[in-house]
Amino acid sequence: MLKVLTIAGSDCSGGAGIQADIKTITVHKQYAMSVITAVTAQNTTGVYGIMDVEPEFVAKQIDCVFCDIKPDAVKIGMVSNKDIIEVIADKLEYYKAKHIVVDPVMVSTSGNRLLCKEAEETLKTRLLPIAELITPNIPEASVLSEIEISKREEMEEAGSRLKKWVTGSVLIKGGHSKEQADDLLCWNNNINWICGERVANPNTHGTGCTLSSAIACNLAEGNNIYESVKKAKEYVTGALNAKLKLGVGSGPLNHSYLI
Ligand SMILES: Nc1ncnc2c1ncn2[C@@H]1O[C@H](COP(=O)(O)OP(=O)(O)OP(=O)(O)O)[C@@H](O)[C@H]1O
Ligand SMILES: Cc1ncc(COP(=O)(O)O)c(N)n1
Repeated sequence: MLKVLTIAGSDCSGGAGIQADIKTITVHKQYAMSVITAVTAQNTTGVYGIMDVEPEFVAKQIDCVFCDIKPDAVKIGMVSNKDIIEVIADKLEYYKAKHIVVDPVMVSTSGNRLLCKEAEETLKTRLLPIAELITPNIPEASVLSEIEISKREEMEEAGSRLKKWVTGSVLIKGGHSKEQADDLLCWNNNINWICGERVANPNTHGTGCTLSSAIACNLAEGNNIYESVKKAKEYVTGALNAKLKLGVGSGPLNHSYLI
């Protein structure tokens, strides 16, 4: 059985973070492992508290995973501070982790900061370079590329700029765009639009977490970046289409549609 590790924050309401990742990996019939970087108190209406895990304890969790059940792919989500980012980068380099997908989570859908402003530079210099693929949404791609994005041409410009300084590939997710839900993939020397219907569903909590963990599963299976992203996008579209109405705010996806 293929094994996928998620390194991310816990969402007690089950829609995003570690919980979304474990559901996604399980539906992909793979074995899920988790290293928790922070415990959040949140639900469909917002994030009400964040308790970071001590960096040494993040390191200890990574050691326990890699010394025993070595993952075939790793997804990294919410990492709130510099010290946690440093230990994750050190450990993944040490263990020569394969197929690393980094979702550079900065702010939740509900508008709360999940990464401290001071840690943005460390995310850029330590985590993005070890990724096979990074998956910023439009606001994150704007911060990282320093390009204001409001239309497709600007997504392309930001993608090309990011591709120049990350070693791996770049996927700019289009969920925040006003038009289609099309994502832009810059890989090798290719730029491809991964197009998808915009599902009329306000319950999009955890779409980014779900997409990145599905990509990690597809890479673990041996698919190339393009195929991995395409299949993962289909998974997210299916989970949005299988509408679930939970909570009073922006609710979670329905992962059970394939079971
Ligand atoms: N309404 C929608 N219909 C179809 N696909 C969508 C919709 N909203 C988001 N997506 C897709 O979901 C994936 C995640 O994109 P999005 O831009 O929402 O990321 P994100 O902001 O990181 O997600 P999150 O809400 O978890 O923070 C992308 O593939 C995007 O195209
Ligand atoms: C632990 C954790 N990780 C990631 C997100 C981002 O997801 P969203 O933008 O859908 O709130 C989140 N809210 N919580």
